[in-house]
Amino acid sequence: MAVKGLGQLDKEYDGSKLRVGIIHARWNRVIIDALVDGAIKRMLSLGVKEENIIVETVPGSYELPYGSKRFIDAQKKKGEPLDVVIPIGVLIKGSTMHFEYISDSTTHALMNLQDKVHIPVIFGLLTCLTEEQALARAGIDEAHSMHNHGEDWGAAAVEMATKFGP
Ligand SMILES: O=Nc1c(NC[C@H](O)[C@H](O)[C@H](O)CO)[nH]c(=O)[nH]c1=O
Repeated sequence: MAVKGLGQLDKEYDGSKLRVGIIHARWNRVIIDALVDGAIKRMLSLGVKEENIIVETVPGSYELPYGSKRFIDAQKKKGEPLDVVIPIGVLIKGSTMHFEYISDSTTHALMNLQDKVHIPVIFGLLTCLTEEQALARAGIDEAHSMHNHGEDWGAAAVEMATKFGP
């Protein structure tokens, strides 16, 4: 068994009663779309109904924490509360420290959001040093060398919402 890599689900979860929010940044859109598609595909395979997957977008990864909070609040106000949210962003290192500051602050903000919203917030932020790394983790590099991490996030969302739901 591979030492590093994908943690398999510990059992088959039934996502048929879940309402899942995906909120994604619009930077690096080709990679984002592959990750979102992977998450949706995996959740459908675990029984989540297509009409119960609500997708929202924000300009960039830095907006994911605040956007997620407002997204969760809005769904609650509509009487369609989310059971779990998957923020998705792709940060690719540029020539400045911008990448480090957004990666670190957004990661902490998403982690801490869970204590405010009381639903799982899945960590869907790719923090990559090169575009090639990001393409590989979305499963769309030339060699298709890695699986699509969006699928992992979809599976984690169903497990966390099912196992630790209200
Ligand atoms: O800079 N690179 C990136 C980025 N910058 C924009 C930032 O998230 C935010 O939207 C703006 O600063 C406005 O607040 N956002 C990303 O998702 N990926 C990047 O690689």
